[in-house]
Order: sequence, then structure tokens, then C-alpha cells
Amino acid sequence: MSEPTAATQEGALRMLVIRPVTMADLPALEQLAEHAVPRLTNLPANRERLEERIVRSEAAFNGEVDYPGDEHYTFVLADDARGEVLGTATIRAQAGANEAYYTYRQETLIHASQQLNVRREVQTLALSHEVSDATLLCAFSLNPRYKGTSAESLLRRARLMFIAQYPERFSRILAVAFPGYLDARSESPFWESVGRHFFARSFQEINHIAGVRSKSFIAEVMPQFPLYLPLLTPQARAAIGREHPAHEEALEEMLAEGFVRSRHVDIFDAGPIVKTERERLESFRSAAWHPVRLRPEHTLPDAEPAMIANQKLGGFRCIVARYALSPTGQLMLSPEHAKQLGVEEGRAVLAAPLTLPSAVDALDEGEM
Ligand SMILES: NC(=[NH2+])NCCC[C@H](N)C(=O)O
Repeated sequence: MSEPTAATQEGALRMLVIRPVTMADLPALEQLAEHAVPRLTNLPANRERLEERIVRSEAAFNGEVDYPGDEHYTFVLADDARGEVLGTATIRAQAGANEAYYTYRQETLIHASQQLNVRREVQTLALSHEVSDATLLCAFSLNPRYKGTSAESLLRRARLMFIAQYPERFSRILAVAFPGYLDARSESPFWESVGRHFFARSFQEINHIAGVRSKSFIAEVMPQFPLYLPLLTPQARAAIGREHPAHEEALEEMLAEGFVRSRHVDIFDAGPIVKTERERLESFRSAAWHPVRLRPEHTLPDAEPAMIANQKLGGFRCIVARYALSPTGQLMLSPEHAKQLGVEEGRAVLAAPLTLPSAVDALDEGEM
């Protein structure tokens, strides 16, 4: 298929929908895993693992859940009219439900001697399990044709529309771990300076192993003592908290959502981990329920784009449509959009503006 132009883009997006993954999506999921840049531990390009992922997701969407546990909810961005799956994204209800979730936490130590009249602040990285309780947004992969479109934002943020509806299933703290900086040869300078000494494997290999095998090897082999940053290579230090070049816009969008850079970074590539309390997110604060009113597409007034989600757990659907409200607060939807969402006139849908205010990039000074 040819590149969608800006003009055809919104037209094409009309038929795109976020829905839970099904077993029929397995081949597409495998493709998306293979084409993720860089490859993701949370989305291993391995048919068996992906099959398990789908089974697990179906159980999560259809199960009764009162508090977050080891559920994984996997979504796809689909063009069901053409039978195409264009992207995927997952929510892990609890980052470290069965095994701990490992990060490095940036800390400061003071090395002082009164006798020698020296006082040095030394930055360290200490292994941490603190992020284990957070709900993790992960395993994002999108067909490159849709990069930079509103479909990308929909795929990334529809998960928030889901969490907003089923708060008991998720932690109050949400986190996103971005792939870390890799150089032009796809090497991780942080890995070369740190992990390499303990694993004698390339970053790509270890990233793959972490995806398809149990993670207990991390605890067994990673150094237990804090790392002193001055002892790392300058290239490794420069990579701490730095995202992979292909994920710059994604990070920016999540910062605009209200996520904040935390003191935690990835243990392999030192990629940034952003966190926040969910109530602080723009999409949570702006989300509002509206009854649906059906209107033919050509009679709808012009309005800002919004994410619009139905209220069906296992039948969750979320689309981008115009945020066109009637004077009495009904959301005016075309019959085509209502059909995509599986809602009739009078049913309530959750809506939140797609456009975000611009990002504030700051390190959270508190306990985040
Ligand atoms: N770059 C990576 N593949 N990191 C994955 C390993 C650590 C990850 N935080 C976990 O505990 O699951």
C-alpha cells in the first residue's frame, strides 16, 4: 500500500479501532514484534511467547479482577474492514507481579573527609525493585506507515482510556520504560560499559534472552553492588536516561500526558523510565462521559479530534473521532463510528481530547 498523505490520513483513520487482541491476530503480532525498532523484551519475536501473550490477555479481559496482579492486557490497532492489524500495545497490571521488575535507581553518595578537607558527591546506580508495583505501559509496536499520525497517539493512549474505566484493575502509579540509547551500530554504550562484563553477550542477544526466558538470570548475574558513575565510560554516562532515537516523539508525548522522568533507568541500556500517579494524566483529567447521539457524517460540525471509548471490558473499543457535542452534552457520532464502538444511541461513551498541551520535561524531585 502507498504512503497515506495528510489529506487521506484522517479519512483512513476513520476505520481504525483499538480492540483487545485475539488469536487470529497472531501472525500480525509476530510481524509487529519482528519489526519493532529496537526489538522489545516485552514483545519477543517468538511465536510461542506471543501465543501465550494472547491467551493471557484474553483471560485478563474476560476475568473478574478486583486488584492488579499478573494480568497482561494486549491491544491491537486494527483496520477490521480490510482485515489489517497495524499496531499493538500492552498494559501489564503490575510490572513485577511474579518476578521482580528490575531497574537502576540514580542516587547520590557523599564521600567526605574532614581531615583531608574533601567532600565529593558521587552519583551511583543501585539495583531496585521499587517499580514492581507500578502498572506498566509496554510492548508498543506500530506499522511504520502510521508513525506520526493520530493513529499512533490513539494506540499509545487508548490504554489510558481503558485504565480510566477499570481503575480497580490497575495500580495508582503508571510507568513507561523507553528503549535506551543505541549508537549507529545498534550497540548500547551503557551495556558495553556495564552488563557486558557480566554476561559476555551483545546487547541484542541479552535483550532477546530477557524476552523469551525467565528473568531470574538477571538477579543471578547482574552486579549486586551500586555502580559508581565516574567509573563508567563517558559514552555510558551520556546514555543514562537517554531514549532510543526512534522513541523521541513517544517520550515527548508521554511527558505531555503528564508522565515525569523518574530516578529509575533500565538495567541493560539505561533507557528512561517515566512515572506518575494516574490522576495527574491529562487524559484522565479531561476524560468525560457523554450519551451518544447518532448523526449522519456529513451533518457533523467541525470539532477537535478526541479518543472515544465504549464501556465494554472484553469488548473494549476506542477510536478517534470529532469531539462534537450537542448543546445538551450528547456526543454526536456517525452511524459508522457508533458501529465500530458497538454502541447504540443513548449509550454512554468516554471521550478525551487527542491533542495535548506541550510537554514539560523535568525530573521529579519527589519520591517518584
Ligand atoms: N532493556 C531491557 N530489555 N530491559 C529488560 C530487563 C529489565 C526489566 N526492567 C525487567 O525487570 O523486566
